[in-house]
Amino acid sequence: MSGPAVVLVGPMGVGKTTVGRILADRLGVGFRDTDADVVQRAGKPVADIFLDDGEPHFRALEREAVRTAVETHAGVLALGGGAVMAAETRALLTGRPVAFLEMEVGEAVRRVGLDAPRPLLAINPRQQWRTLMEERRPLYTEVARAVVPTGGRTPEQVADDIMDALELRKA
Ligand SMILES: Nc1ncnc2c1ncn2[C@@H]1O[C@H](COP(=O)(O)OP(=O)(O)O)[C@@H](O)[C@H]1O
Ligand SMILES: O=C(O)C1=C[C@@H](OP(=O)(O)O)[C@@H](O)[C@H](O)C1
Ligand SMILES: [Mg+2]
Repeated sequence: MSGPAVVLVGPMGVGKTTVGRILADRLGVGFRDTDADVVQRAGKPVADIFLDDGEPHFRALEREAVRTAVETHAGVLALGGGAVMAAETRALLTGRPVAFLEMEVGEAVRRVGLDAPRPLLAINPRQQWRTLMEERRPLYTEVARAVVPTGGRTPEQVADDIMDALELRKA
């Protein structure tokens, strides 16, 4: 199956973007992030899309960005944390090298806190994060070929763990 060498999924702040860049470097391939594609397409930051146009519009742009990237990008692909909520997106990920990056709520709040670019965590981040994870954990698990814990690991170590878990060194 052609398509991305690795797809990273998982909650906001787990390190998909940070680790994805490192992993792409190690593998000598390109890096792509669906959030960046959506921002470019909309011509404004994620928080402004949510505010001006609403979450459903953001999700529509995100579904399209994921479809295009899965079809055309051969390197490392990081998805936005909520992309797996779309059944269409989960179907596109079937049979692909998908890694679910995991962490605990305390770590999540330390990493992203009240980060303005993540509008879904703007109010009561700890409770919001828990609620989102309850909804999404089964979806991350459903699409994942490998589950990679990130707590207490540096982004470089996580990149290594993904390569081991997906057996990318042998590829
Ligand atoms: N393994 C890690 N340990 C500590 N901090 C991390 C780790 N991975 C990412 N971070 C930090 O957490 C924040 C969110 O990372 P980011 O890559 O934007 O996550 P995501 O794309 O999954 O939302 C950034 O400030 C980043 O530097
Ligand atoms: O989990 C989510 O619903 C979201 C995650 C964000 O991406 P990251 O997971 O890269 O932070 C971004 O797509 C948007 O703020 C919504
Ligand atoms: Mg990201």
